[in-house]
Amino acid sequence: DPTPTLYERMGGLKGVEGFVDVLMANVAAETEVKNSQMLRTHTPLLNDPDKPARLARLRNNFINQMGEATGGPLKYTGLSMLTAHKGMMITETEWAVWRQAADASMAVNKLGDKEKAELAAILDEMKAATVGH
Ligand code: HEM
Repeated sequence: DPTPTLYERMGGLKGVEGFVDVLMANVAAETEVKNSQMLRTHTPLLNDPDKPARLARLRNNFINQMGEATGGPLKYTGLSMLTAHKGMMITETEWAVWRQAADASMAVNKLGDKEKAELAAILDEMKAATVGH
């Protein structure tokens, strides 16, 4: 039998949606705390009068991106990671806090150790295009 894809082992679309939704909730919660590390990068989004539409677009893009990267049938049609984060000058600290939010989502969604490691590797591969531009 071929090894099931990470997408399948995460529980398919529902699994990817669960990961993305908890991660986005964690990021939203972080931006509400005192001395938030991620508030700086997220202020333009949070202040947009059309924030609901913008959040919906981000969620949709993020689900498609993760659904494709984990070997599922989804297709990402959003911006490249470099273009999406250009001008934000995301710092190492902001990256680390975002990654903690991702790890926390993997735990809440009860991913296995192997699945956690594979998903973490997918995210970490995108770091160079995301941080410091
Ligand atoms: C591997 C890590 C990351 C992934 C996979 C990721 C994914 C994405 C995606 C798919 C988009 C939307 C692109 C589009 O509209 O076409 C986006 C936008 C964005 N990302 Fe990231 N991101 C990552 C890391 C970060 C980090 C570390 C921060 C800040 C701490 C951040 C902040 C943002 C912001 C503020 C936007 C813009 C949302 C908007 O303009 O509506 N991202 N990201």
